[in-house]
Amino acid sequence: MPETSWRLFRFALPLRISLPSGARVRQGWLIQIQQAEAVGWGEVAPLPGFSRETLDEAGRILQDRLFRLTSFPPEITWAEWAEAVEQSLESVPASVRWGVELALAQCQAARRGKRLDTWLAPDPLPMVSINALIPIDWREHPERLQAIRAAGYQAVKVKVGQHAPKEAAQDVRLLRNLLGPEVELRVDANRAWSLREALTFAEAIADRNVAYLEEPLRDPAELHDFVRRSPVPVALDETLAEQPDVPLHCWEGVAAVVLKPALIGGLLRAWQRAREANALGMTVVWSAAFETGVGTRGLLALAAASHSKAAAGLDPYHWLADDVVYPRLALHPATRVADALTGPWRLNAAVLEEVNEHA
Ligand SMILES: O=C(O)CCC(=O)C1=CC=C[C@@H](O)[C@@H]1C(=O)O
Ligand SMILES: [Mg+2]
Repeated sequence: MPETSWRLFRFALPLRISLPSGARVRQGWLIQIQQAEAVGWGEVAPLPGFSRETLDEAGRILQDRLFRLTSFPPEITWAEWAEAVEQSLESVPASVRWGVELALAQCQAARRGKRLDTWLAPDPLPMVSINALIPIDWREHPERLQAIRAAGYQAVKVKVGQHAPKEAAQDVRLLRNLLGPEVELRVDANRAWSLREALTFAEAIADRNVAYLEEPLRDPAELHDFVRRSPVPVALDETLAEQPDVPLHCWEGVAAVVLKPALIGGLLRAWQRAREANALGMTVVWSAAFETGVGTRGLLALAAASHSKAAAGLDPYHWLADDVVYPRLALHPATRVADALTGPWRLNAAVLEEVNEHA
């Protein structure tokens, strides 16, 4: 069994655009795990306002778990590996599972001479498309919308929950006109509205060809009712983090699931969700919780391996003004996976503080 060694860093990255919480710095923990010659990277960065665990709590649990890491024989199958890792990380918060599982999975893939995507699937997609996330203040910054259009994104997502339903519907109608009929338009209300408000909104945009509406309801107990009555397809996001054990077949009529491994229980849980959704014919949308290049590359690998043709929500990466490793990830509206996942990378010492080393 090869020795496992690891390094742990704390990072703080400046942002170009504020997080939903208003923060202008993205903070988290970067881990590097080495087993034999193989190296894996992961990040643990709870998202304020969305994660249940804080940065310090996650850091404490992470350090404790790093000291207990085991390595697995390189010849074991993905299923055997997944079961062992799952057990070893039981009851660990989502962001910690995401980071540790990602680093371990990359190590295991590398020991078999593969990348994460090619280890997860024999025939991953070579290209993954990305949707642009429109900043909340797009009306005051038309140049940002202009830049999204000029870059050639085929799918965009806009937040609407900060407005009353009628005003939000006006926004969506205006955006549809500005974007033209071809671009896929997704909307996200982040649980802002009552059932009545959400239905008012959905009816007002029903003829605008919106791909889906994410999480409209303040009271998630009414979501089944909304799904039955809404003229616009519905996607789950927060619900998946809140109800990790409810099988997706209980959500009949839901069109899409937005999978954020950092919030819904880690890489393995998210991978299971993707398989479940594929089997039910629900659209799988991989999405970021404002990860650095390390986590975003992990998401790209998962999107490719799950064969999801839906544009992945990885645009938050562009909101970071710097990254934990260089070279920076080059994300395009259609990104070639092999280019994005092929290193080598070097640490960006300017944004990292080494916390602990164990060899
Ligand atoms: O899904 C995307 O296109 C990008 C990610 C994204 O929109 C979000 C990430 C994390 C928290 C929220 O701000 C938001 C969401 O609710 O989906
Ligand atoms: Mg959402």
